[in-house]
Amino acid sequence: MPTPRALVLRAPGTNCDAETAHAFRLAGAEAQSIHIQRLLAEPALLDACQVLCIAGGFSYGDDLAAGRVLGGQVRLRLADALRRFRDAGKLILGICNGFQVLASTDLLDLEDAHGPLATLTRNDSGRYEARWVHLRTAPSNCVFLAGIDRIELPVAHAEGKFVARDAQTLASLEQGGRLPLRYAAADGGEPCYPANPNGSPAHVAGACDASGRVFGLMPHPERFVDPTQHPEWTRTRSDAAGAGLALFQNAVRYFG
Ligand SMILES: NC(=O)CC[C@H](N)C(=O)O
Repeated sequence: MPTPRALVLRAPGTNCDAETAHAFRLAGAEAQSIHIQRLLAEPALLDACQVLCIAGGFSYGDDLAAGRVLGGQVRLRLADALRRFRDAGKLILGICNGFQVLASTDLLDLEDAHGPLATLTRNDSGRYEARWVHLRTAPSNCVFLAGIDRIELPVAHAEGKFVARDAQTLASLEQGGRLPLRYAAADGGEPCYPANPNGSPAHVAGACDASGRVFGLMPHPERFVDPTQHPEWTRTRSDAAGAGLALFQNAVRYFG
């Protein structure tokens, strides 16, 4: 298979597309940032790509709610193209604001005949939370998390609390391997705030669709692709790659 190609979607207010494209390139993909208007004008541009990533930031200024306006555009005008993209065995990743966008579409399989199964809402703290967090994975078929057990990444969001419709829905998503990324405490105990930065029940930090090929997460893997990005680096002087790079490498390897 030739080098996989990633499209990194941006809208007015997106601010993580350049570093996300950089992360894909470091992982061995070809990557290009693309404006939503360009993709709306020519959805067939997806045909030449294997990965679509919706990047983080403040699309449309978080108006109405974070990710809601871009989510509406994706849902109303790209739904068929993206369903075909997913069903062709390709990958979709939503990072932070991109997760909020995905959560307002049906691409994560988070809705049924009665409406959404879950949503992302304001952090319990009522504030924007920007900090490094510990994460653990739960068993799943999520392509992006293959081989990852624990990982440290930064979060930066105001609306990251993952709330399911009810306790039974949350339990069935958990049991179905659909909530594969969770906030964790550094010492392995219960992750109270700020280890769980937003108050998500079950400490949910990411969700994937049934196929494992569509994944949204609140933490920012693209902000830890180089060891010097870790706040402890001046002490550890680690020369291991930034742990977030593994998610992008998993995407590339999937097409290997
Ligand atoms: N870093 C981000 O993508 C932030 C997402 C969104 N603007 C929020 O604050 O919740």
